[in-house]
Amino acid sequence: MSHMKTFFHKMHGLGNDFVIIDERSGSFDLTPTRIASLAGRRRGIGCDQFVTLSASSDDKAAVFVRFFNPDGSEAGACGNASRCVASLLGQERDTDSLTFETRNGLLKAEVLSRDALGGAVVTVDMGCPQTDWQAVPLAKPADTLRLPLAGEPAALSMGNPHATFFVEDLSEAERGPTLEVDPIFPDRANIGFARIDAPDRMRLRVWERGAGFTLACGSGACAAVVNAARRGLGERRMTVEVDGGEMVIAWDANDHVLMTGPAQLAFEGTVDLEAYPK
Ligand SMILES: N[C@@H](CCC[C@H](N)C(=O)O)C(=O)O
Repeated sequence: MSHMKTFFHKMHGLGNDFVIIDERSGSFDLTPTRIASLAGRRRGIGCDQFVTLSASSDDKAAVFVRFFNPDGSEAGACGNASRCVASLLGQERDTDSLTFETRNGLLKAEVLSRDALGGAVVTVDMGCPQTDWQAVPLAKPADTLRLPLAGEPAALSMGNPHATFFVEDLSEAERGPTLEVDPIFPDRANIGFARIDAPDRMRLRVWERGAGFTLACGSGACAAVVNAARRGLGERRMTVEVDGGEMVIAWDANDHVLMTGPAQLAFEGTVDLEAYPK
C-alpha cells in the first residue's frame, strides 16, 4: 500500500532547527505523539521545534503559525522559527513585509536581506513582554523581577514563559532541567542563563521547555534583554551571543521587543506521516 507523501521545509535560525509543514490546503493528523516521533533525531526527521502553517481567520495575517516542542507540547511563541516562517512566506509572496498570526497574537516581520543560498536576515516584532505573575504564569503571586528561587531570576512571558538567571559562570546552566519543572512554574518554563559581558552585550544559554538545550532561543534572548534592562544590568538594545551565533534584541519605547537575526533554509523533503505512530 502506498501512502501520500507530505512535503516539509527544514529550516534553522542560528542552529535552532525546525520542520515546517504547510496545512493551508488541508490538515494532517499531527498528534503530539506523531510530532514527537517526527522530531526525533534518530528515527524521525529531527528538529528542536515542529511548526505548522494553516489558514488565519484574520485578514491582516498571511497564515496562522503554531509551534510544537519535540516532546509534543505546544508553545505560544518561538522567535527563531518566526524569522524562518517570515523568510519562507516572504519568498512565496514576493514581499519583505509580513504579518502572521500566532497564539500570542499578530506578529509583524521584515526581511532585511537575502542571499542566493536560502539565507535571510529578518526582524520580527515579538510584541510586548508581560511581567505580571499571572501572565508568566507563576503558581503564586511573586515579584517577577526576583523570583524566590536560588539565584533570584527575573521572569516574564513573551507569549511563552521565561525565567532569566544572571550568572558569572555559565556552568550554572546545568540547573536548567530541574528549574524547568519547579512548582513555581505551573506551565513549566524556559530557563535562561545570561552573563552580561558589556552594557550592550550578553552571552546566553537557554534550557528550553520541552526541548532541552538548543543552540539558540529567540524568545529566550528577548526575555533575557528585557529582564536585564528591568534589573538595570544592561541596555535596552543588546547583542546576544548564543551557542549558534548572534542576535540583536531591542526593547523599544513602545514596549515592543524587536529581534533581528538570520533564517536559513537547510533542505526540503517529503515524509510519509503514516509511518510515524500517532
Ligand atoms: N526555540 C524557541 C522557543 C521554543 C518554544 C519553547 N521551548 C517553549 O516551550 O516555550 C525560540 O526561538 O523562541
